[in-house]
Amino acid sequence: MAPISIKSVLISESVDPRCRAILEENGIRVTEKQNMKKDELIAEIKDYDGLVVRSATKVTADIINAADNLKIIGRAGTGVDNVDVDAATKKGIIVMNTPSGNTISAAELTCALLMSLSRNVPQAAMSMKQGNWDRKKFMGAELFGKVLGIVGLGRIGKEVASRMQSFGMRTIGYDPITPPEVSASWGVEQMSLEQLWPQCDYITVHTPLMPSTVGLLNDETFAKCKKGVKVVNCARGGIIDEAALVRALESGQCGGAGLDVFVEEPPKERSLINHPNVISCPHLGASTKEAQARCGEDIALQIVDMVQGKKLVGAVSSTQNYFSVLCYYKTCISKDKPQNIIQLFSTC
Ligand SMILES: NC(=O)C1=CN([C@@H]2O[C@H](COP(=O)(O)OP(=O)(O)OC[C@H]3O[C@@H](n4cnc5c(N)ncnc54)[C@H](O)[C@@H]3O)[C@@H](O)[C@H]2O)C=CC1
Ligand SMILES: O=C(O)C(=O)COP(=O)(O)O
Repeated sequence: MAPISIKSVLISESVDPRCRAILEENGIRVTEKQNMKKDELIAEIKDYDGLVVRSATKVTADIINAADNLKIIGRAGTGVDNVDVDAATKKGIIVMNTPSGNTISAAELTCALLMSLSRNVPQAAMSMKQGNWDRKKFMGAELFGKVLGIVGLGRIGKEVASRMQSFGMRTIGYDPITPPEVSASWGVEQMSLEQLWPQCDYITVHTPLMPSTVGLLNDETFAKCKKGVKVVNCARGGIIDEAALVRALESGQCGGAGLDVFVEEPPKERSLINHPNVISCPHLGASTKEAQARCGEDIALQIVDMVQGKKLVGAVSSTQNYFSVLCYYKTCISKDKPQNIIQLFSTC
């Protein structure tokens, strides 16, 4: 693989300091600038060969089109829905992520939300702070013996399954790519979504955000669920349709929701967050020391590998590292034939 010259990198979000240190140790000039407005980014992006982001920087086509020298967009994390991968690919810019660095953290937060939903922990804690001692109001239900539906059986879905099995939950799931025999080996019985919805006491979604996953849970699918089903979204806002979720909470069709992610972040629309049966976090799935250290280090090392002309190595398992792998190969090998990575993935 021919080395790629990367002399300057802009880090536009709070990324672990190891990222900067590794890049600088390898002779790359690093600028850290947070909370840049879109116009500012458009004006300055031409000065950089590389851009490192997390989820808050929206790397839109107009930013990419202004990026005359950009060779790489490094996502220190998993989801690349904030990057216009298609526009980047057309411009020959490699998009890389660090998909395994925050898996455990996102899985652990998902489990925390499932447990909090079952026992009303945040609401009870808030009530205590207000001086109350209300043991009746916060009566919960055991997770033991309940059915957890996991939609998206990739890295995080798998880790959630094993953790919740230890609480005695039955885990069922759906994934169009992960073979049923593979998920069965981790104790998850796969079935169609039609079969899955009516069986679940809890549903958690762990898919990327892409056209085929927008609104996976909507009015129609909520209606197919058990009355009182509880849902968790630690993946991306919009996989559970927010307006449909409000309606399902209002009618009691949904008994509670644990949300880490929102269509708009931070959300202006407050009806979900203010609902008494909703517990929420400000996109904290990857916000642990460990996950940030891994993601910051991984993205820097991947950039250095490219500068040194090394092949990209990483935790590549089947199609699940698809953004790193396919974007890398697409831009390096079939630069003349850019394809839409999301389409490619959703059809394979
Ligand atoms: N809240 C947070 O801070 C974090 C959120 N995430 C989100 O979690 C998502 C999942 O992450 P990983 O498990 O690492 O990704 P992954 O790529 O390992 O797994 C995603 C799985 O979803 C499956 N999938 C795709 N379309 C589907 C559909 N229509 N129905 C059911 N399954 C479908 C894929 O086949 C794949 O197995 C990321 O894309 C990201 O958006 C990831 C890390 C932290
Ligand atoms: O890695 C992901 O997909 C995440 O959602 C984590 O986002 P963050 O890096 O915390 O902005």
